[in-house]
Amino acid sequence: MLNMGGPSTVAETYSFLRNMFSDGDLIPLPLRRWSAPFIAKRRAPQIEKQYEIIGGGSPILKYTELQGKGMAALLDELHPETAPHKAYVAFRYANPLTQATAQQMKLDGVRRAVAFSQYPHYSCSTTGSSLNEIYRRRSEFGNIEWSVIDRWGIHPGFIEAVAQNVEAALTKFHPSVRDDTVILFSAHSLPMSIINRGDPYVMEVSATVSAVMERLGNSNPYRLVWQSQVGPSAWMGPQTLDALKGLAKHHRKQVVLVPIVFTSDHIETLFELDHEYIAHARKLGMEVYRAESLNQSPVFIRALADIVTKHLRDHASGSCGPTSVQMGLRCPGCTIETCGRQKQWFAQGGR
Ligand SMILES: C=CC1=C(C)c2cc3[nH]c(cc4nc(cc5[nH]c(cc1n2)c(C)c5CCC(=O)O)C(CCC(=O)O)=C4C)c(C)c3C=C
Ligand code: FES
Ligand SMILES: [Fe+2]
Repeated sequence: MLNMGGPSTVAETYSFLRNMFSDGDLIPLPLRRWSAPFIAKRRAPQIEKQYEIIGGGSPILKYTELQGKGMAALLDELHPETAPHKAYVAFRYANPLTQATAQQMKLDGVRRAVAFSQYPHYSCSTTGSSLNEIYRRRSEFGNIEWSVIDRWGIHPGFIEAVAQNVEAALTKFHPSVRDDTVILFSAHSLPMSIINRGDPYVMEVSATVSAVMERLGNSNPYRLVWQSQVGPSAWMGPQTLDALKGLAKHHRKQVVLVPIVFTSDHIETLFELDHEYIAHARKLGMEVYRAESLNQSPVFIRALADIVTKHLRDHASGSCGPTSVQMGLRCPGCTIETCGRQKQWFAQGGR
């Protein structure tokens, strides 16, 4: 289960940020070996405070392990041909890091693995970065046959799980205003430089939003907005907070905020949305509720198991290769040679 991870304790914040700023697939910094620790050190105190406020760390490891255990148990039932199944977690910037997971899998003698991205939507800065990291560390994993689940943003089980959480949030509004309540889907933004390279993320997040609205019978007006931009460069907009302020000006004061690109709570739902944006919106006289993150949703855990079952079946029958057709295509503007080699390597089952 591939994801970026988050600091499980406040003390882990600096190393999390340093690992993040050291990742050329996420942030191409000049003189990275020197600038990454410097920027991480400067940023750490502010981010540490945020992790303190949300309870002393990111809950992403707890939820990923819980989702993984639930998924593996369901898989033993749904696809006994490949049982027993075991979920390993490989985070890109926090423990357990890819190298630790590689060692563990080698020690356990794993021979067959599915690299299952926990980002529903593909971005070269997220899933691409995790896959590049596995590729660079391929020898540390031992002799494994690999296949990849790289994106699943319109899987019906995922859409259902999100839709149920939106419905639950809508019930908090008085029936007289419920149908006019605006559904504001909030996704982590991406620098325009990455989007303009041809990154598929924005397109795939949009497809999820359409599918959720379709499932809800297009019952409410909605928008997709973008949060958490970092630094001075241009990022995808409109920004979530600006959108809330704009809606207030237009007297659209009932809003459901829906985190749409991450499958568990993290600093950006618990701090940025809950502490900053919703608090600000309430001061503007708005009535805002946030849809729950997927966290322990049994519908979502079943969706994860269904995604893997279908992948294993298709792979065994030969109706799909080790990777999706879409994963084979590099961004038209890609200049990262590792992307090309990584895609070729996974397409051959990692051999
Ligand atoms: C799909 C989700 C995400 C994308 C795309 C993404 C791109 C991206 N992020 C940064 C920089 C930072 N992100 C930070 C935290 C963070 N990012 C995501 C998700 C995506 N990022 C999450 C869920 C989190 C929080 C992790 C947790 O709490 O568990 C941070 C650290 C916090 C901070 O310093 O503000 C940075 C930095 C870039 C540059 C980028 C695209 C290139
Ligand atoms: S940046 Fe998208 S494939 Fe390399
Ligand atoms: Fe981020």
